[in-house]
Amino acid sequence: MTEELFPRAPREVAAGAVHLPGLLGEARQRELLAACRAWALPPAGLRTVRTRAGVMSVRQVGLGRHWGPVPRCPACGRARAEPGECAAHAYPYAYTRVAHDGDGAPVKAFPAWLGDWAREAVAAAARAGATGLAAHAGAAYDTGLINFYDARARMGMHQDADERSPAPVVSFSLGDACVFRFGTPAGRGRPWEDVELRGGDAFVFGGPSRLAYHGVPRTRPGTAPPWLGLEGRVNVTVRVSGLA
Ligand SMILES: O=C(O)CCC(=O)C(=O)O
Ligand SMILES: [Fe+2]
Repeated sequence: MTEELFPRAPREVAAGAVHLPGLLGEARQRELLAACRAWALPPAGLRTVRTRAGVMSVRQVGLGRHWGPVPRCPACGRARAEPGECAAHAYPYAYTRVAHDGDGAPVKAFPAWLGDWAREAVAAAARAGATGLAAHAGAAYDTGLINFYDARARMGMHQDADERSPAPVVSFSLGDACVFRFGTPAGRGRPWEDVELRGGDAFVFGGPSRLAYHGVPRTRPGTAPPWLGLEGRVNVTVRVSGLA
């Protein structure tokens, strides 16, 4: 029994950033995990990502669009010596329709139901009184990034800045709980708040927090509910790429 003294209610962590505990019930958690397992299979399946900071400990797969370091600068077309490096331009990552830093296969389709779930989360966050989200209730979500965390995986502080759309990012968590560190758009340092995300939780960030730095300094291995049958943590972020 884990009856809590204080129920976890929706909460605006920063302007436009809302934690929605337990938005997904058991049935939806099972459904999303089963879908993630199918999406992780090749072609264009789960892969290890190399960023400027090194090899990510989280493994990732994209839906609708694929995100990753591009071998040519999307701004000037120049080839890069190293993935993610361009002498002239600051944006070494891009969304494409093929797994350009994986097996090169076309990405799997972004399912309409996942867009519905994301809009539902944005509506719940707007109802909770969040700043700047109501205008995005009908956002045309087209991209999903699925991250698989084993017990040692982490994600460093970063901005989700490669989308060409101000639509909020919606994140759904499955399995192990984690510490989700949510900062400000000003930089990767403090101030930040550490929020515990558990399986079934959603987190929406848009409005003034759309470009806030955030990361996952640790997960809590072994906290996934036994009925889910998942060892580790899965996070699904839903976005509007803004690309044709
Ligand atoms: O795993 C999480 O909760 C965050 C994932 C994230 O920030 C991202 O995919 O950009
Ligand atoms: Fe992110």
